[in-house]
Amino acid sequence: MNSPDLNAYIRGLPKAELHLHIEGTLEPELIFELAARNHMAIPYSSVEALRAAYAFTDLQSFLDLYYAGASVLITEQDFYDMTMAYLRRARADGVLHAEIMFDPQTHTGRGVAIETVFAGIARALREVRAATGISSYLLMSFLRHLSEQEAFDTLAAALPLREQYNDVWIGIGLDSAELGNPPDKFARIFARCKELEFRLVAHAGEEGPAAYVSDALDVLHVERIDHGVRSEDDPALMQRLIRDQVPLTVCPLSNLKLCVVDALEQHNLARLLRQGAMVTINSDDPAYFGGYVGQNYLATAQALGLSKQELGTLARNSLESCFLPADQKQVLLGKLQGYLI
Ligand code: HPA
Ligand SMILES: [Zn+2]
Repeated sequence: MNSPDLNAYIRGLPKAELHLHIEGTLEPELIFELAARNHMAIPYSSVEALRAAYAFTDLQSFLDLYYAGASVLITEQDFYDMTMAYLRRARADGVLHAEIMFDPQTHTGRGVAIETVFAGIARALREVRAATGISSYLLMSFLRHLSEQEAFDTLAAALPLREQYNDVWIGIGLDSAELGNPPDKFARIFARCKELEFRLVAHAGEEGPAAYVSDALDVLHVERIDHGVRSEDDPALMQRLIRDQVPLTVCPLSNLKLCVVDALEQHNLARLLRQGAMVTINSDDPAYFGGYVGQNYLATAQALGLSKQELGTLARNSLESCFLPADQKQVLLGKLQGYLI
C-alpha cells in the first residue's frame, strides 16, 4: 500500500490511546501563547528555537524540558485549552477512547492548586464526550523521582475530588525518571490505591531493566505496563506477559527520540506482536516526540513492515486493553470489526 492509502487506513482504524501524558501534548505554539497570556518569560526566542531544543539523549534530558514547558500552565483555562487541543488531534487520528495521564505534582509544586488541574482537564474531557461520543479517562500519575511521602500527600489532596470526577478519574500511574526509582519505592502507595479500587498502571522497562517490569506486576500489582520494551531481556518474563496477555503500551516514536532504540527499524514491537504479546501503539508525549498516535502507527508500520492485519490487531489490542466497562468496550470492538471487514 502506498503511504497516503496506509495513512488513511490507519487514521480510520477505530482505536484507543492508552499511554499519553497530557502535559506532553503542549505544542511549542501553545507554550508561547500560554506564556504570553500568563505574563511569563520563556528562555527561547521563537517557536522554532524551542522546537529545535527537542533533541534528546535520554529520558532525563526530555523530562527537564517537559517540566519547563509545563510551567506555563497556570489557570483552569490553560489546562482546558491543552486538553482540547489533544482531543482534536486524537479524534482526527481515529481515537474513540483515550486514557490520559496527568502529573499533578508537576503543577502543585509550582503553587497551582490540584483543583485547578482536575477542573480544566475534566471540563474538556466531558465537553468532548458530550459533543462527539469520544470517551476518556484520567490516570493520576505519581512522579517517581519524588518521595513516597509526596505521593501520599498528592493522593490525600486528590481524594476529596474523587466523587466529583468519578466519571473520568479511574486510575493511578507512575512516571518520570525510572532508573534509580524502582517500583518497590511505591509499593505502599500502590497498595493503598488498590484498596481504594483504582485501576493501576506504571511505566516500567523503558530505560529500566526487565526486573522493574516483573516488580511492577508483583509488587505494585498493575494491570498494564507502560512501555515494557526491555521485557525481552528476560525470556521467562516474556513468556509470562504473553501467557497472561498483560498489555504493553508501547510508544515507538518516544523510544526513538529518547534513544531507547537507535532506529525505528530496530524496534522490537513487531517481534513482540508476532510472539503474541498484548502490544499497543501510543504516542506518550506527542508534542515532543514528533507525532500523535496515527503517526506512531504509520512510522512503525513503514519501518517494520507491519501488515494491515497486524495494524488491525494493534487497534484491537488497544480496545481490549482499555479500562472501559465490558459493554462499552464491546461497542468499540464492534466498530473495529465493521471497519476490518
Ligand atoms: O516517557 C516517559 N517516561 C517517563 N515519564 C514520563 N513523563 C512523561 N513522559 C514520560
Ligand atoms: Zn510515558
